[in-house]
Amino acid sequence: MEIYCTRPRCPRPQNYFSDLDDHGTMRTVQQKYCTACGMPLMLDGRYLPTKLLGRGGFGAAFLARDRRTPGMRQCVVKQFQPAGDLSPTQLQLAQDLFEREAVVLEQIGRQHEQIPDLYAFFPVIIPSLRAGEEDQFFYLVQEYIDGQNLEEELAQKGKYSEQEVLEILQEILKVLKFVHEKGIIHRDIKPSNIMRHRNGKLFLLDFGAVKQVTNAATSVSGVSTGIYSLGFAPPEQMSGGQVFPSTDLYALAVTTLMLLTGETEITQLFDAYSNQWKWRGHVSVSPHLADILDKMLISAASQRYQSAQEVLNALNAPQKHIPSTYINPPQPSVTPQPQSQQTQTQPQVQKQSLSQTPPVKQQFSLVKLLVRAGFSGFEGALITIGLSTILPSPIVTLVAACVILSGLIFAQWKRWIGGSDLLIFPAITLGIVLFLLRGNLTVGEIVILSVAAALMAIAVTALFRLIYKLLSLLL
Ligand SMILES: Nc1ncnc2c1ncn2[C@@H]1O[C@H](COP(=O)(O)OP(=O)(O)OP(=O)(O)O)[C@@H](O)[C@H]1O
Repeated sequence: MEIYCTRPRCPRPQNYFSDLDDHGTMRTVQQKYCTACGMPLMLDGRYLPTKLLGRGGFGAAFLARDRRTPGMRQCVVKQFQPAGDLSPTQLQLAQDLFEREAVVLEQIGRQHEQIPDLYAFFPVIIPSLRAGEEDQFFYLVQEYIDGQNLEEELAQKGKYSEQEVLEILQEILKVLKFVHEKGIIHRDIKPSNIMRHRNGKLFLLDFGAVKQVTNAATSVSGVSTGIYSLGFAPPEQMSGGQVFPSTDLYALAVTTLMLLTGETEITQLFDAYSNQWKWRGHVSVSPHLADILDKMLISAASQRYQSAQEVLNALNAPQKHIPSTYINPPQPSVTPQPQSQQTQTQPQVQKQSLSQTPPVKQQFSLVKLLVRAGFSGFEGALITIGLSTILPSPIVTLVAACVILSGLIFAQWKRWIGGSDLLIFPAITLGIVLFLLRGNLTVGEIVILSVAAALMAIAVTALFRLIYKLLSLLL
């Protein structure tokens, strides 16, 4: 059986041991050491790495076998290496933080079926390849998800349809809701961290919190590299500031854009000049989804959706188009830069209430409605009186008055007339009517008739408004 040495830069990591081909021997055999660098190969005396899955800035991931389970269960061993030369105190700090974070990961893995279970965590201290020094590594052992991550899936099948991304969004938002409610921010949402099991279930992998911890001890010495993936991280994360639930929502929106457009160099869709995502020309989706994505992608964290639940509500709400001029306010340009010194080691959730999104819809005003009804009644009466003097029959007069009045109501609804127009129009109409009647009716009589019509219009409008209110309460 081949065992993979987990020491970074091991000159010959593949080791072959024929005695391990037998499961009985594998269970009982003593520790094995790398033939090239002397690194212990059976991690914690139990986990046998068989294959390198990937290597990143913070360590590596290996496929492994657990020799203490009856079926030699497959699992993933993740290795983290604190960067830099650490003093014993800093190493101890890193270890304490790692343990604390592992406890959190264990809890969320056990409680949510779409987060891999954490099986074990342990540090390993071994003599370094540099003479007289020691290396310390941290290992997490977790459930192996047998499937493909979305980055691999995208490369294989090409762009996702709107329906496919909606399903992914709904699934991952529910996982994020759970995670955020635990006070944890993932910090590294991207297609390669969303895994689809062969049975179709999606899993959220690779919480950045532990990487943060292995890095935290080094920040004491002023060396910090930050935990984020370029293109997916919003400004607050890139500038080393606080992270929020909306930090993950931003990264999830970028992930969605990548799946929808098939654009693997996702920063190509970001216009640095206007500091906005310019993606709409690259793919056609419903305005409803487009608006939701745009709101998730706003540079200012406080103007995005504040929780995964809010996005879920928006996705499931009746479709409403949010004007894009509102959802993309200009933001100060943020240049990607290394994360600043990070002394906070716990994932942060902003506690104070964040500024709410201003309402898009104009407020309804009952007074304005009644004033407009009064104007229509008053003006309608004047027009009818005026027309009756010049038109031959009462029916023609009534039809003509209704047409003119409808035009006036339409003009009010379109806001072409309003404010002082509501006084100027009746004054002019009254002048014209007096001129046409030439003494048949006095000014007082005309005004009384018009005021009566105005009051009737107000009463009828108020009655309809009341019925509408009652019906909306009942239904
Ligand atoms: N629990 C798991 N089950 C199956 N595959 C996994 C699991 N965790 C990680 N992988 C896969 O292992 C590979 C390496 O993962 P790892 O988290 O080390 O790196 P990454 O996500 O590609 O990069 P980064 O560390 O920069 O986020 C990825 O292809 C990932 O999909």
